[in-house]
Amino acid sequence: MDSPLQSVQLLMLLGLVASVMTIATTRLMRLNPPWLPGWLRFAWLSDLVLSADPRQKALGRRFMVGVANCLAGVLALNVGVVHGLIDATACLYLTSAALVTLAVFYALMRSGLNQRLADPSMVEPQTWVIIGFLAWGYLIGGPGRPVALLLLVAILTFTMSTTTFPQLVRESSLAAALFGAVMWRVAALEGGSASADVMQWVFFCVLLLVLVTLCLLVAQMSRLRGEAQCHQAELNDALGRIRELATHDDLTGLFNRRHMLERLNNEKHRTIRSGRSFCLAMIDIDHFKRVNDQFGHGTGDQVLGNVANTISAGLRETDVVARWGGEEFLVMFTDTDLLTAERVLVRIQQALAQTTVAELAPQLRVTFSAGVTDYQPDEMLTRTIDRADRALYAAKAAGRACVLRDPSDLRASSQAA
Ligand SMILES: Nc1nc2c(ncn2[C@@H]2O[C@H](COP(=O)(O)OP(=O)(O)OP(=O)(O)O)[C@@H](O)[C@H]2O)c(=O)[nH]1
Repeated sequence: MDSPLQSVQLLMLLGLVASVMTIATTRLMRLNPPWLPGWLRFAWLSDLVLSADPRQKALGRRFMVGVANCLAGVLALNVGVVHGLIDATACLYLTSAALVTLAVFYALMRSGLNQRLADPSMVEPQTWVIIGFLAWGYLIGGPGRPVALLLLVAILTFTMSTTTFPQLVRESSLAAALFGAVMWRVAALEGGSASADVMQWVFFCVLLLVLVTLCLLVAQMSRLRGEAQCHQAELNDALGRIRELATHDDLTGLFNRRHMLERLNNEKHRTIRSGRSFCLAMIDIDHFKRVNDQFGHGTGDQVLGNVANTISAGLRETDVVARWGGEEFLVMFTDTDLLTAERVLVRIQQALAQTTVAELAPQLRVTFSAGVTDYQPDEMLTRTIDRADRALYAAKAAGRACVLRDPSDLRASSQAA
């Protein structure tokens, strides 16, 4: 055993220990057990060896499994050399080539250059290279050749969870071609004896069987993955629809009463923290029964939708409007004083006067009455809503198409219309 070879073997051993330690420590860090002292969670080591970026770290962890696999194969060869079973020079070439290749992949990964590639995980090129080295190892591996076959199956099985069927077919084809060639060469090198031929044929047929089985398994996994993704998409759609139904009114698309109460509660708590208040306005379309009676419920529905749109369009993004009842809407003006809320409502009334609210009755115009009030610190929301409701009734009583404050409001009541 010459000394450069000894150094390479020592390096191999250190490399293997380092990669196993890295996998173990990054795994430990992922589990992040609360009982482990902070300095022992190895976050710093995994940041140093892989990357601080979680996406790169995940790729690095997968890469380290490949590294460990590759180093195990190279180590096995070097053990064979130590015991005089494998040609030392051939092993040195393979070991050096494998180390350089691993270093190149590691440099790509650690520098982040892999992110510029179409597939930043580089799984396919790595697998191709590993298959090449394993075939090379098989060629020079002497009695330890089956180790290369075992490692080949291990690496292909490891990539199964992420690989696609076409990818695995490509990798399997490469493996079959390279191993077929080296097996043929090994049979020739071993003197072309009948038993050597038979053994290589047996190995090759078993390898083909394993590769086909893996491909079938991946095809099945891909199908299951596709079905699971489909179900997930359907579930997400259904969830979105349920959320929409739970929070929105079907006819107008505005928030429904339940969701509005939630928003009001949130705003109430925000008000307590920030000290800034909000206003509420109860809006009711005037003489809406007449619209229904005269034009039918279909047109009535259309009018409701168009009034809802006009109100929404006239509000700020931070304001919230909901369909409170049949032809009633509740508006929450956040961080707004009474006077401003009244002005906004009057502006919306003016916009509505210009709006065609029913396609079949283009001349039809509707008006609304509104009662407005502001939230008083610490009061129950129902009280604020009641005040807005009372103000609405006052507006109806005052002849409709106007905006009024709650009559019991001691502050000056101003009719903004
Ligand atoms: N088309 C339609 N009509 C509705 C809907 N919800 C409630 N209404 C109708 O709205 C009308 C409300 O009538 P009233 O409560 O008498 O009020 P109004 O006719 O608007 O009179 P004032 O409010 O006093 O100006 C009723 O005819 C309800 O049937 C709905 O979703 N679609």
